[in-house]
Amino acid sequence: MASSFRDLARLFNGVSLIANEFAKRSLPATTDDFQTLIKKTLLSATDLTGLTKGNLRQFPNSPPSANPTPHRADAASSSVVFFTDGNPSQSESTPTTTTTPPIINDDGVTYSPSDAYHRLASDANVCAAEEEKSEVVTSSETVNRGVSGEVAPLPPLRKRRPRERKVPATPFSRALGFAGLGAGLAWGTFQESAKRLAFGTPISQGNQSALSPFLSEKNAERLALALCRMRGAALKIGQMLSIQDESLVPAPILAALEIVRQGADVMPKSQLNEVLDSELGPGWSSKLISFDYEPIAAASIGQVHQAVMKDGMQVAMKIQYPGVADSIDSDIDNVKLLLNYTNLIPKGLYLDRAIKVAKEELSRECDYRLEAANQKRFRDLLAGIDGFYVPIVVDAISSRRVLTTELVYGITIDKVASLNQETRNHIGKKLLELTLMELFVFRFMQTDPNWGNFLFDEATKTINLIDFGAARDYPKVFVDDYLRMVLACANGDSDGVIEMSRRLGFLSGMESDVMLDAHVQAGFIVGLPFSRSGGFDFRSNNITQSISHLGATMVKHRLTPPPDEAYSLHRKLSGAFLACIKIGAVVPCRELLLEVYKHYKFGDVNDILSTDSVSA
Ligand SMILES: Nc1ncnc2c1ncn2[C@@H]1O[C@H](COP(=O)(O)OP(=O)(O)OP(=O)(O)O)[C@@H](O)[C@H]1O
Repeated sequence: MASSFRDLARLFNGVSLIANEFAKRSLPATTDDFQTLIKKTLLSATDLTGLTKGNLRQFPNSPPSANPTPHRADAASSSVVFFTDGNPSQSESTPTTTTTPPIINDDGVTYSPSDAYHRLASDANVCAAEEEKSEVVTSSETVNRGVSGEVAPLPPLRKRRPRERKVPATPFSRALGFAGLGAGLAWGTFQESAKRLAFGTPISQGNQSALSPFLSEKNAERLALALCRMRGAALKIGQMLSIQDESLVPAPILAALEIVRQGADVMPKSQLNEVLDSELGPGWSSKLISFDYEPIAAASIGQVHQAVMKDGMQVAMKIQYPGVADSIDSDIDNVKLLLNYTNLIPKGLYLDRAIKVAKEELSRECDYRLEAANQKRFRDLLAGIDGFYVPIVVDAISSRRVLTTELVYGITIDKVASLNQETRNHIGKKLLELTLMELFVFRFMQTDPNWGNFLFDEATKTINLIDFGAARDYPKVFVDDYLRMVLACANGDSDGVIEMSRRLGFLSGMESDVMLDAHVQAGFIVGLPFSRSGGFDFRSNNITQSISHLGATMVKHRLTPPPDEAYSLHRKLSGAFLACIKIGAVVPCRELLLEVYKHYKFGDVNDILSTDSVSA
């Protein structure tokens, strides 16, 4: 009980700190236009704390990001605008004059109800308005997410109705959003604590977050919905957490985080046009035949629209939400403030170091010119390699905040569980082959393992690869020793694991025996898929669960944070393993590793290594 109150006190402290920060940021604005400020404050506060729900979007099928079926560029789709010499043609769906009174949405944007894009107040939406009371709906559909590959009834999948909400684009409105979130979480924690006081604490799964009243199911949902409204760096972090395994993150929390993986809120047309005009110039449409205002995906830092170019090429235009690039630092600082005051983060996680790396990575991701360069580089590297395709970058319609690429199709990795075992084995093998190739052959890796970034085209058995915002080079010396470490892990060579871990900076050399033992055991578990020939069955071993038990010891006894290279690399490697677990693949991992090793040229061949299994 005392600890619950301590948690609460910390949380309230955190909220007041954020409020303080927010007050500091809002000061210059107060002198400008007090009235506008008050109006905006009220709008943002009510919207971001979830008191208003934004506008419910009407999608013809499922939410846009569930599965990219970006083939709606037909005249029947009312959201498609056709251009004639750069001007919208008669058939497009711009707002028309109407006698119906205009509607003002939660963002303060006025629009006509006859505007097809904003058909939110129409009669058909009466029932939607009723459903609007609940932002998250529970789907009763049976989904196959198990590792066994069999279709099994699971707890109902929680889906979020796509909403249209203006992106909070100023530091002021974003800080306000975090303050609102903090207050909401504090209230949720209070409610959960009171519930536990009355009915007792639910049985924990031996997991810290399950024990905390802060991360109750309700609070997790509150957090997920706020992230979808805020978008930007905070949402990206939520999405990274959402691809964890059930054994690491408690199932109810994971279910709530699934919401953030389904996609963010959609920005209104007016805000979208502002970004397009300022990035590409007002004549941007002259290069297009058509543009679909209904996004095919609303991701963390931008939303993606389908368009057709003058030469007939179908393209995906990723358009960045305004303000997210400039608020990475403050967003992450605010998330950190919230986390600090929940007391959920153990010291050994070296959160500050992880945050520094995350800020650098996200800043790079917000520059789409870098992403375009990464994508072209991968296109060259993978040209001629069977089973992969990287779409073309269209420079003429790209900028720092808009990226246009050839449209590709396919099933996202998390949806391939319904395909037959042979196909799933093929996909698992290709994913691991790609991961090993990126690290040990190209020394250049796309480090965002989001399942939506791999689109499997069943007809051609090709994996279409998208999203190269997070990609980095790895130094040769690092990769040399990393390969030796992987081999030592695969061969059960504890001396090799320790030696390589010291050289790579995972260990300081002063660790206790408890720590060394946990570290080596964790290495062996990760090395398990590579330990035996003949195919590793990812359905039969719960690698992530075994690691999580050791993780607690390592976090407690760790003396040094992992090297900077490790954050993105381990995210990618665990993403590849999790994908194989998710689809239940059997993959000849050892054969793939030995094939890479056979052709690998170590840079420091004269280096004396003390153990056999890691020598060149
Ligand atoms: N070339 C393309 N062809 C088809 N669909 C695409 C293409 N590019 C993007 N998409 C769709 O848009 C979604 C988001 O794109 P992308 O992953 O590049 O954005 P992001 O901002 O990096 O997303 P996130 O932060 O969620 O990783 C993809 O998951 C996919 O559904």
